[in-house]
Amino acid sequence: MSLIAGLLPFTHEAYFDFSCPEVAERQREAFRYVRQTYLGRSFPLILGGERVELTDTFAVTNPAQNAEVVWRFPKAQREHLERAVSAAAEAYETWRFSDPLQRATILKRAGQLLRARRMELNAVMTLENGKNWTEADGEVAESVDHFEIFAREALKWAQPKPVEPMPDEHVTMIYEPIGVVAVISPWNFPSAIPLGMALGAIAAGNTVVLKPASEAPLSAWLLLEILEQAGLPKGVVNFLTGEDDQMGDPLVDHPRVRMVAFTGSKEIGMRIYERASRVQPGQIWLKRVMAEMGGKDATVVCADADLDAAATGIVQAAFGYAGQKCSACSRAIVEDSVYDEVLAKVVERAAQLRVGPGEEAFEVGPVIEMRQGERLLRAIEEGKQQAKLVLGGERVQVEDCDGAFIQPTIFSEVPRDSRLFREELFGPVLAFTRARDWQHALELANDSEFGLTGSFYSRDPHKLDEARRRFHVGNLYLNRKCTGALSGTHAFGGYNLSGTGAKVGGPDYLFWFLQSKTIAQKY
Ligand SMILES: NC(=O)c1ccc[n+]([C@@H]2O[C@H](COP(=O)([O-])OP(=O)(O)OC[C@H]3O[C@@H](n4cnc5c(N)ncnc54)[C@H](O)[C@@H]3O)[C@@H](O)[C@H]2O)c1
Ligand SMILES: N[C@@H](CCC=O)C(=O)O
Repeated sequence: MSLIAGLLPFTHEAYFDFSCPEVAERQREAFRYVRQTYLGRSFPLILGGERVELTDTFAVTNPAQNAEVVWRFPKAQREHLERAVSAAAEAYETWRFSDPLQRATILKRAGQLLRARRMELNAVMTLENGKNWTEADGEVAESVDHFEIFAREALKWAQPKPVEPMPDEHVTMIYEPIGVVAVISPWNFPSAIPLGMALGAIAAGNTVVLKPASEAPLSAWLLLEILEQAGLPKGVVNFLTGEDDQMGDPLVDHPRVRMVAFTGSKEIGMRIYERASRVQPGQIWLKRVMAEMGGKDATVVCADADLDAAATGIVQAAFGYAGQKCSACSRAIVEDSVYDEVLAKVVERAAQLRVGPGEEAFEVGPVIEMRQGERLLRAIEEGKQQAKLVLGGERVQVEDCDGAFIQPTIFSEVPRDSRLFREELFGPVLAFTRARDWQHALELANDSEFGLTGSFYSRDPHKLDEARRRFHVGNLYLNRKCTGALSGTHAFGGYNLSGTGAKVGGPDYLFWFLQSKTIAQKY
């Protein structure tokens, strides 16, 4: 009997309605709790289930208040990396044979535990990566969904695939895990992204060494705590933090690592892809690499589209979390005949966004750190030589905050050969480009080394069909914004240099973490 037959239909975790005063008060209370409980604390590594404290630590700071150290994490050394990989390799010998139903049970239980702590994790995320309440809540809700979706996937992939029968043999094709997976994640989705990659690995029966981004490690640390409370055996996920030169290349190069699951920048993803291709002394496999990277995502607006809906979608996707999403709309490509009208609508909406700390639920929060703020301001200055600045472009001094707050910024008449059009800037900067007609708009949208998300607005079924066929992205959204993929529904991952095309939250994702074995037994 199929193991998945007994499951209730899946439903996505509902978001909190912060417009309700009681709900908002509970979120404020969660901030007070997190500040009281975690502020100033030093968190340990987790190696083979053991908490390992180090005196050498680094500070995690609040992006809204750079002077505020919220918590600290250890600077692990090579010996800790060795311990993490050994613990994962040892745990693999048991976990690989664990019953998928038991794996699924642990994940489902962890989902319930996270559900009860959602507001706490929202507050942690805001304090370490600057998301506002709604953005943090969206991501923590996605993490709850991941637990449920990956539990289901564990059961689904436990079933053998049918093959053509033989008269004198019993033949099956089954799926087996592959080994120790190094999971390396970015700061901008510090919960759902490390969790998605780690759950992909463990749901399939692998074990993990998790190295989160140093800017925001507590969101992932707490998920591991939750997984342990749900019954995850020691060593199945090991947690390492530290400097990139100690924890980056050495982890990728390690001969006992079977796979690297990475999400982050194109530069680091390409470096990992190349390094992992070298077979190290003692290594007896070719490493598998999943590298999900950046985007330069476009929204195309056709003349026949609902222009108000398009303008709203563009603003949400360009300036949500200050544009710091791989899926963010950073290019609006609009048909000439409605270009000025759409630009005016977008500028009007964007100008109303309030800039300030995520903890106080402002719409546009700080960028992750001062250096990134300075990088953005330089790109904006350069952009002024290539295009017309129509909104923003400056740093905002927010009262009592020293973080890097950048105004929602819009350039118009951005040429296709400019940096504004081509480079992922990863901030609240939107480039408007004029297209002769809708076909030209599609051509411009596809003129990118990336291919992650894209939106296309039109009322014409023929144009929508053409967009389905020709818009070269992994996640295409028709008549809606290009951010906000939901686990289990919008399998997420891109084309071209946006990555290896693994689609997290989708029906094929677990296959990345599995190998198939054919077994033929003569009767
Ligand atoms: N495609 C996606 O699904 C997706 C999702 C989120 C973010 N992103 C991308 O991530 C980027 C932002 O995140 P970031 O700034 O944290 O990215 P990053 O590449 O700088 O860092 C990502 C991770 O790699 C680690 N790292 C650094 N050097 C390393 C090395 N030599 N070897 C191994 N690991 C190393 C970092 O410590 C971090 O944990 C953006 O480009 C964004 O588009 C992509
Ligand atoms: N999955 C997220 C983006 C993650 C990248 O930063 C979205 O769909 O908006």
